Amino acid sequence: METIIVREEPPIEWIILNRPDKLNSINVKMVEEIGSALRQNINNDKIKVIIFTGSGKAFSAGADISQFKELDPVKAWEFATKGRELMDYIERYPKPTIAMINGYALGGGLELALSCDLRIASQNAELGLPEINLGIYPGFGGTQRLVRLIGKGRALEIIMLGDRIKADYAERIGLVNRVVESSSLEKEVRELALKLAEKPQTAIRLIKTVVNYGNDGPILSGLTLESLGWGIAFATEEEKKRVDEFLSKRSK
Ligand SMILES: C=C(C)C(=O)SCCNC(=O)CCNC(=O)[C@H](O)C(C)(C)COP(=O)(O)OP(=O)(O)OC[C@H]1O[C@@H](n2cnc3c(N)ncnc32)[C@H](O)[C@@H]1OP(=O)(O)O
Repeated sequence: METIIVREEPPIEWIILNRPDKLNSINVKMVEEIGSALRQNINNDKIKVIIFTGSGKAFSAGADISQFKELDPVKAWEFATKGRELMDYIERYPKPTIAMINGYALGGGLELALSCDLRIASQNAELGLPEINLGIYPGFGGTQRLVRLIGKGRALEIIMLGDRIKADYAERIGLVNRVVESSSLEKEVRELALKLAEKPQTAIRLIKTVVNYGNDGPILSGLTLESLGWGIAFATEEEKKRVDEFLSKRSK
């Protein structure tokens, strides 16, 4: 891989964006390589959680602006589609995903983090969607995912002003799940990943499916999907084992 480092540390797979001298900005090659790393382990049961992070001082400063000069409107559309489809794939990936935000998470970098299930930021992280300052707007799903995550008013403020926000404020508005000291970021994220890896994996996968596919349409469709998935969880050995364990402890 040219633009990322993939570190398999079962049950964790680390995907480390690795263009530190360009603040891990996302070019076409990186989009392709992240997609291929994810496809590679989709059926590998030893890998239970994916952690995205960046090398150096940034998570990612967004799409690679140096490629923008070559883009005519059709190529720009194609580039945005390619990036956005990767984010869609990450969001719907059957294993839990965590963005370990170790520094700047801007533009497409924040959009990548928004596609993950959980976002943990270091205290010195700065987040934002600064595309407006280039005369454009977020193109990897940010206009949709940010609104759904933190609500329209705050999302519009972030997208229209393009300011960078500090990690503590990001936590207050629900943009990140948690902020931790920079020195303990990796340790805390690893612990969180290991905790997720201990959970029943089919139920985790069902949760992701029901939450991701159930929230975009009419509520009755989402609720129906919830019931269906709930029923399917009863087909798993994990459910039988864990319910038996719970009941047998109490009948003693
Ligand atoms: C999905 C979409 C549409 C998008 O993401 S559009 C892009 C949105 N992102 C941005 O606008 C952020 C652009 N970057 C910045 O504003 C500044 O780099 C920051 C993040 C504030 C950091 O500033 P500094 O610490 O002063 O670092 P700076 O010197 O700017 O960056 C270091 C290197 O990374 C490069 N770099 C930073 N962000 C980049 C980006 N998004 N694309 C390409 N190169 C980038 C920068 O050009 C410089 O390279 P070089 O040393 O060869 O000149």
